[in-house]
Amino acid sequence: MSSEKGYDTAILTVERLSKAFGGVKAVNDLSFSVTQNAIHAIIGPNGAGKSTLFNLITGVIAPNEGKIKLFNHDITSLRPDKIAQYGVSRTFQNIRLFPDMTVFETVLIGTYLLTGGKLLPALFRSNEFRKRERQAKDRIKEILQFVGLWDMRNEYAAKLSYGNQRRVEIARALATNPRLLLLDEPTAGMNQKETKELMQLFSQVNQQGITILIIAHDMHLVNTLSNQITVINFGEKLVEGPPEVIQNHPAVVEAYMGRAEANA
Ligand SMILES: Nc1ncnc2c1ncn2[C@@H]1O[C@H](COP(=O)(O)OP(=O)(O)OP(=O)(O)O)[C@@H](O)[C@H]1O
Repeated sequence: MSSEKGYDTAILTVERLSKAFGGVKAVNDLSFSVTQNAIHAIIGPNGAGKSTLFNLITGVIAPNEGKIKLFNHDITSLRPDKIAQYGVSRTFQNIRLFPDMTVFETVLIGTYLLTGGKLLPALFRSNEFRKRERQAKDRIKEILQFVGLWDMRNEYAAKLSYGNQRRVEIARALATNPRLLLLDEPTAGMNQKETKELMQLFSQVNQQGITILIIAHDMHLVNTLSNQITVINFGEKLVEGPPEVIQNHPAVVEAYMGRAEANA
């Protein structure tokens, strides 16, 4: 990969990050970086600390130790809306949609987030407000067409198929114009067709210049989609590298097999 194309530039750097809940070290002295335009996968057995890591990066919780840098800004312990303004957006493991909102309204919330919820009321009824509202609606149309949901824009988001609900979440995340998109097990519970279609969508998102950090259990997805994998176990980095290195790495096989046997 060439640094001339910007691929080698780290956009997210996690330095010696730790977070404990009582006696449980959910994330333990973890360091890694995500390069620009990568599709970077985080894998690890259940309870390895993957979701905690996402919660730390997005500011939902604060670390006990360590630093998180985004484009050389220190974003450690900033509020989630501040971090979103730096260009980080996410989807959740369990789809979170308001039951009484249409697809269009749900994604509109995403653009509203960009203003921190303060700017729009202040500008209400002004020409500037109307201009921004028009721009936001145009942008939502573009995003809904991109994710294939424009025809369903007036349907209640929570009533769509599971695969389409995930698309709504992705559209809402894209509406904040992220530079880094965090996807927490986005294909969990999807059938094969939905998984394949979502993988194509993630590739297309990435081709638009959005770096993706994805938590996934589906090894086929991870190996096909990502170009860098960080494996964590008990909150620590076990190994990292491209899929061809990780696939048969003895430590990875052992971590997964060992946990599978313990759960058997
Ligand atoms: N809010 C919390 N309070 C107490 N313990 C927590 C909390 N959040 C996570 N943990 C613990 O921290 C560890 C890491 O959990 P986390 O959810 O980050 O793992 P994970 O890798 O995302 O797991 P999974 O693949 O099952 O989603 C687990 O032992 C979990 O029980």
